[in-house]
Amino acid sequence: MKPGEMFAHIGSIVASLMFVWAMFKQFFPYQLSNQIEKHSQRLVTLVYPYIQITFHEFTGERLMRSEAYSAIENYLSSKASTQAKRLKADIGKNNQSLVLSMDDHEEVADEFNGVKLWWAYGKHISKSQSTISFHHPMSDEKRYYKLTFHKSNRDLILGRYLSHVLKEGKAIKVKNRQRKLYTNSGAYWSHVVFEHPATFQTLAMDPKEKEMIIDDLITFSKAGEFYARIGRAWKRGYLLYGPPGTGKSTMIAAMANFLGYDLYDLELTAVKDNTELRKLLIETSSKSIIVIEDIDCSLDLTGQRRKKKEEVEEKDQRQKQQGMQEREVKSSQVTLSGLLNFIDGLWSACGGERLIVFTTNYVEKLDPALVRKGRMDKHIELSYCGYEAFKLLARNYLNIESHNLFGRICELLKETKITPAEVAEHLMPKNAFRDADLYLKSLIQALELAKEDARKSQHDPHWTENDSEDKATEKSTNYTST
Ligand SMILES: Nc1ncnc2c1ncn2[C@@H]1O[C@H](COP(=O)(O)OP(=O)(O)OP(=O)(O)O)[C@@H](O)[C@H]1O
Repeated sequence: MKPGEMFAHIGSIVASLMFVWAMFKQFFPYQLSNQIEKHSQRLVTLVYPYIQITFHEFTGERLMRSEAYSAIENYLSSKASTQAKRLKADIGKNNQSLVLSMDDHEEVADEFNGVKLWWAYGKHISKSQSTISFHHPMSDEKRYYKLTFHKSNRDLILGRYLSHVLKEGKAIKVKNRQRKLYTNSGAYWSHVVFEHPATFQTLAMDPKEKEMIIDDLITFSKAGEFYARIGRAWKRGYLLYGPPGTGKSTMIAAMANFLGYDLYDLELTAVKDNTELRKLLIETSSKSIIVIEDIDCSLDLTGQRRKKKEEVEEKDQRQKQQGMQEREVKSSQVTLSGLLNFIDGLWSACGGERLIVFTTNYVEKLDPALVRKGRMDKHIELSYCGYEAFKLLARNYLNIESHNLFGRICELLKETKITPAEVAEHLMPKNAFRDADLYLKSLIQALELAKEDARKSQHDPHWTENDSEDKATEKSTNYTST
């Protein structure tokens, strides 16, 4: 017999004795019955020195699912899979893994600070069929977890152990939940399931820099108590900058996957004004990353500051004359100060951990007020592909650690600017034959071509200026037209 079962057995014997005593108590003189009660209590604690706590699945008048119950369920799931002989299995909310839990009347042991305790899972079947719960289809089944521990450990278990169980259980729940990608149309969020496969392992960048970012994220995600102690909102701002195709969006997806956060992709050009912006941001949930991509294109936040009202009106007028609908030409009235007010002030009122990430291809064009240190806590540059980043891409795309063409590629990468996206394009399998030679040679060709272009542009600086300007305009037009 397992310890929990044994103690439950003793418990029911003691309960029966108490019942018999209650019946016969009236036949004893008061003084005597008082003495008997006192000593029997001592005896009970001697015979059964264990305490039991029951956590029911549904609580309160409205039979809401108990948060403690679901945290315990998550907490025990890993212990159940290693200890219990009878398990129940279900598909997790992330649709990717099986979640195991104890079957009826199973028991698992746990240990905390050297103290042993037992968890049992059970259910009562209610005799009355009239109990109707709108929250649970099997309304007459009342499930519960029962915790048994020695009375000498009462303080430890009721204090530190239970809060450890709840904290761990909630963390497991967050990890296993189905994560969401929110996008806004106007002032409303809609969402789809977020299943981007990017991870820090697949992100090609300088390994030391990557390690620093991972450390920073870990520190942030564990710093809840610290932020509470210093009286600051649990938030962190990142500015990711670098040329197109260097992996800014990929890094954001990797961050979300690493932390297990939801993503809010905020399209600022679709937000009418600061009031709508505030509404959207307040609606974001804890454990999320709010992303504003291409901040330089989304708002007129550039070094030249906001365009004068007349200029905007003039532009709108021009567009109207060209036959466009008023709805289409209306510019967003979200202002830099509206955005900064939220980052600095209002956000502090929303509890929970949030990251806000801005991306830009042109960091030098941003208003200094936005990129000031303290406002954006971390500036991360994503740059052209270096040799280490290339090796990671080759490992991921071609499954090779080394090759005799690596030397040449290393040399060319030092002399040429090529984005990881372009490198990835050359390594992407084009047919069934994964001949590394072929892909690496195509990359070398592209690098040599880029080197030649760079050499030409050095002799003709005018050409470069026009070219980069064209690219910049193209980017900005693309963004506003979407
Ligand atoms: N550092 C990288 N590591 C791995 N893959 C990358 C990296 N950079 C780019 N890629 C690949 O190139 C594609 C485009 O990259 P991504 O959209 O992340 O770049 P970006 O910097 O956000 O570009 P943009 O500024 O145009 O939005 C990605 O789908 C990814 O496959």
